[in-house]
Amino acid sequence: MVFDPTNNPTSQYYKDASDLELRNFYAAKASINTNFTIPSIPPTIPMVYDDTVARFGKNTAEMAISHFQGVIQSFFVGLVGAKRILEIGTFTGSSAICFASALKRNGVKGGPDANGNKPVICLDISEKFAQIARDNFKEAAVEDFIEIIVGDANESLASLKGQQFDVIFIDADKISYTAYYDAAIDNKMLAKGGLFIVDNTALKPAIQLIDCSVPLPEDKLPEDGRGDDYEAYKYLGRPIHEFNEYIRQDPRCEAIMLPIFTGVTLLRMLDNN
Ligand SMILES: C[S@@+](CC[C@H](N)C(=O)[O-])C[C@H]1O[C@@H](n2cnc3c(N)ncnc32)[C@H](O)[C@@H]1O
Repeated sequence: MVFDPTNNPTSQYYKDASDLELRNFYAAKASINTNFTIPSIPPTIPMVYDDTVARFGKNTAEMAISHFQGVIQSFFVGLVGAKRILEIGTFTGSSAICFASALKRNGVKGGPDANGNKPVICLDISEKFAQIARDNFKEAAVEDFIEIIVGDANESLASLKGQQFDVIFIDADKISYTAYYDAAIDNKMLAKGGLFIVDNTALKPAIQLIDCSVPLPEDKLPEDGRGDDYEAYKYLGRPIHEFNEYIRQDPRCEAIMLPIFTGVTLLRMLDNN
């Protein structure tokens, strides 16, 4: 069930919702003060979602972060005092708009810096999504804060070598999560005190691999029979699980997975890395 913290639930919602759903709803309500008046979440965010649903349907629109996730991520941008953000996977722009607005609260000004770079750099492979995102940035009055590099993020990341970011948000194709993380670390792209936010790290196909001691099967679904979609497992579950295992064993970092939405991992580098 999708909950919308801008609307009050019906009595039917209360009747049908699980405790977890009700808790999510209550937490969202408690965190978003009346109707998006907190400065970090611009009022255009619900409109971006509605427009995305109208263009691509509800299933595809679900790729965007929810309003409440935008609030939470904005909080972390404030917490680390971020000045520059790298987003890998932008879609129609919801998360980028939240990031830009949170940077404004940190006192960051729009426009290119001395090196010609705007405060938020977004990477997306799709020119179609990028164009819609640019329009949404204008609508939210954050176009001076965000630039999009269109192309495979694996290549775009290499072109950004030498730049540093206080927050790196990984939310593109799941198969490349480990490669994105490695590229960012190898190129020293996370500034000291910075934070990785990694989305969808507990997607259902990854949870199928809950027993971390079982070797990952190459050609069959996990034997518990819970999986009904081998493609989802192979291209989402398996690479996400491998990423989770990779960072769990990485002595350079400290990471925690928050069991919210479809799993959000927060990761920081330890001091000597
Ligand atoms: C989950 S969506 C991002 C959602 C976005 N953060 C938001 O909140 O609206 C994933 C995006 O990653 C992009 N993508 C997929 N593969 C990619 C790749 N290899 N390089 C760059 N972007 C990619 C897709 O085009 C899609 O827009």
